[in-house]
Amino acid sequence: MDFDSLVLAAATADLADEPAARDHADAVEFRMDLASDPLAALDDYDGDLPLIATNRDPAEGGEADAPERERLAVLEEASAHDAVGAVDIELASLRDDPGTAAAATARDNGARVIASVHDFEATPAAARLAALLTEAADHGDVGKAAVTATDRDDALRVLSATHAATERGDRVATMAMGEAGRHTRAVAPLYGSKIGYAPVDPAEATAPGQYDLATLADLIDRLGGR
Ligand SMILES: O=C1C[C@@](O)(C(=O)O)C[C@@H](O)[C@@H]1O
Repeated sequence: MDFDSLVLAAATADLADEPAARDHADAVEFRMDLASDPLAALDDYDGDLPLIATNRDPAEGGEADAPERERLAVLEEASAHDAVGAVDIELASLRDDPGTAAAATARDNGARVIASVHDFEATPAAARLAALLTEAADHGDVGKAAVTATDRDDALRVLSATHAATERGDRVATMAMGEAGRHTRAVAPLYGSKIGYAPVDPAEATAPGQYDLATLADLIDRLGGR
């Protein structure tokens, strides 16, 4: 998984979704924080699609119920699996140990690092959004910002920041969560966003405003986003 072109990820807590995702997705995002025995599920995984391992911090919208060090240790362990092509680590964790150590272990294991930032309240002002993307792209092989749009200005700011970061040579992934930002999930790849997320089943969405996988794949393909 090199993220030089768009990776459309089927986001799920259940790796049994993988066969249904194959037709449309390039990868599966395994939300370990939402799964009941994620390391056992990884051991049993024999699907075709590469995995992005995510063990999301509750401070960023996840449900990982463990102290920081243990939460990140799960990702380190996950990265040792051949199927895991990338781990997602929050930018807030990557600024210090144990996050930097977890990223180094993941890289030693051959996995890429997605440095992520989430804002479930708002879309930051343009300068702040640009700074976050720059910092995230610095720490990760991809810098990701998932923010919340409440109007079209917010959505435009996300697209514009994506375009500017890509023009600067930063590898980024962006999406505006929520209804007002929904279309950015289809359009951001045209401005350089390198990862899209969608659930196989819309009832199992992992973030507000997601399209189901088949719909997002179709929209992106029709728009020429991959
Ligand atoms: O960070 C992201 C992006 C996301 O929040 C989204 O808005 O699609 C979905 C999450 O599963 C993923 O980890």
